Amino acid sequence: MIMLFPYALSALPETLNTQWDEPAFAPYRNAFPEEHASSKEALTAHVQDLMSRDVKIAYLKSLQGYLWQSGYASGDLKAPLFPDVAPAIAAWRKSGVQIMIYSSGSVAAQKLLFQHTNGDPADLIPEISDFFDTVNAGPKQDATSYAQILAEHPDIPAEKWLFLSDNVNEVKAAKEAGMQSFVVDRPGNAALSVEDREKHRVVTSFAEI
Ligand SMILES: CSCCC(=O)C(=O)COP(=O)(O)O
Repeated sequence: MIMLFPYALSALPETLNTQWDEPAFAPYRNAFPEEHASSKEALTAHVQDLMSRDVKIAYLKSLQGYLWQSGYASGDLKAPLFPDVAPAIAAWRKSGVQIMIYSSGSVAAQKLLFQHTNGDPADLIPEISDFFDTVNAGPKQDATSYAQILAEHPDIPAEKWLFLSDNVNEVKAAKEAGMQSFVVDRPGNAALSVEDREKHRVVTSFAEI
């Protein structure tokens, strides 16, 4: 299985060599700070540095989405979902629950991901009613971002929302804005402290919700 971040890094050199001066690539290149967009080498070094530190900055997330497009289109990339995710989404939708995504990945990248999952059906876009990222909502560890999402859906009271995340700081921020929020503890995630487990509900599968 090809992973998203390595795919983006592997697609970068050819994209830069073939599209550096193309108008279609200009918005992605021009979004980078000038000193990093001055040459292919500078941009490559900056992207490698940001990705090695998993920096969730909008101009990187936008470029990643662009780089993933060809992988999804060719079938080389598929978004791997935990086996409990698609059945839970189907059950929640059946009972009238709205599903929305809030990720540091750009909205364009989110849409590609949920359109090309390893599930059956692979395309989960019809199940999802809205998408938020750091541009249209804000940073995921800021309570104001969750307030912004709530403001976009004034018909749904804050306490009716359930925000799921593997990041305790995001869970704290969502709760501060009045949402319910659980930590989803998946294999490979950062270890949770005893205090985190006391303060927040922790689930290991969507089937527990
Ligand atoms: C949905 S696009 C791929 C995920 C991504 O780029 C990312 O940074 C994940 O961030 P999240 O806030 O969803 O943990």
